[in-house]
Amino acid sequence: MNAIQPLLFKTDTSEINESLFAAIADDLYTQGYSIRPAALPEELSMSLSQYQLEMDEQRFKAAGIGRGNDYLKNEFVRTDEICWITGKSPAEIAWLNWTGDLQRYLNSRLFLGLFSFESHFSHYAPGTYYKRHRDAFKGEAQRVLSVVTYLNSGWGNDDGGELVLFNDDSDTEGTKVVPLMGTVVVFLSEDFPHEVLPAQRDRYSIAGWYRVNTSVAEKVDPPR
Ligand SMILES: O=C(O)CCC(=O)C(=O)O
Ligand SMILES: [Fe+2]
Repeated sequence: MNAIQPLLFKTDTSEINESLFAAIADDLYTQGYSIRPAALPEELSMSLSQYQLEMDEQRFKAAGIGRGNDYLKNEFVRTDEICWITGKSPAEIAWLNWTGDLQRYLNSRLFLGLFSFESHFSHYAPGTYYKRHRDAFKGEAQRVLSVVTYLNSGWGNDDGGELVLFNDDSDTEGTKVVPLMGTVVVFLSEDFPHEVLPAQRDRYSIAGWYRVNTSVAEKVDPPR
């Protein structure tokens, strides 16, 4: 059953978002990343969390005792399970609206030229991880800005699963982020290596990327 109505999201949160977006823009300008606890509107976090849990349950049932078909094969680097967000539910639509607002705000403040956005739910089962990586590589203009948000209510000191954001390749310590409900992390995709430490319990999140328009003569990106 899907109890979430689109009307739920019509409340005017634009002022709240505006000060949050301003803080994110300032962080990006000064340090290239932003870590903001309790940033995603609570209503939105709760409905995304509920939606992901329901979806997970259905896929788990469908897969019998095994894992779903789209369980990632590259187990050396990452062992999470993902599901792309396409706008197929009110919760997904509300998320795309929020990330769209952030995109417009950052474009107007920082002239980033963010053109499109893609994102997926991730589920890290106990013992799973995502080893140190970058989301984009210099010279391959694609993912410009990474956005992550977490959908876990409560997270203990021993639960693991922290995101560790490193300043550069020589940084071995990094900054740890606890994957608590509503925390939003935004960073320049090319600049910050990062990893997800092994989680000791189910860890739910959304990872997304803003891209610039990569049109070249033989390949034209669709206009918005
Ligand atoms: O879930 C996270 O904290 C980060 C995930 C990540 O790095 C990715 O999906 O590229
Ligand atoms: Fe990543």
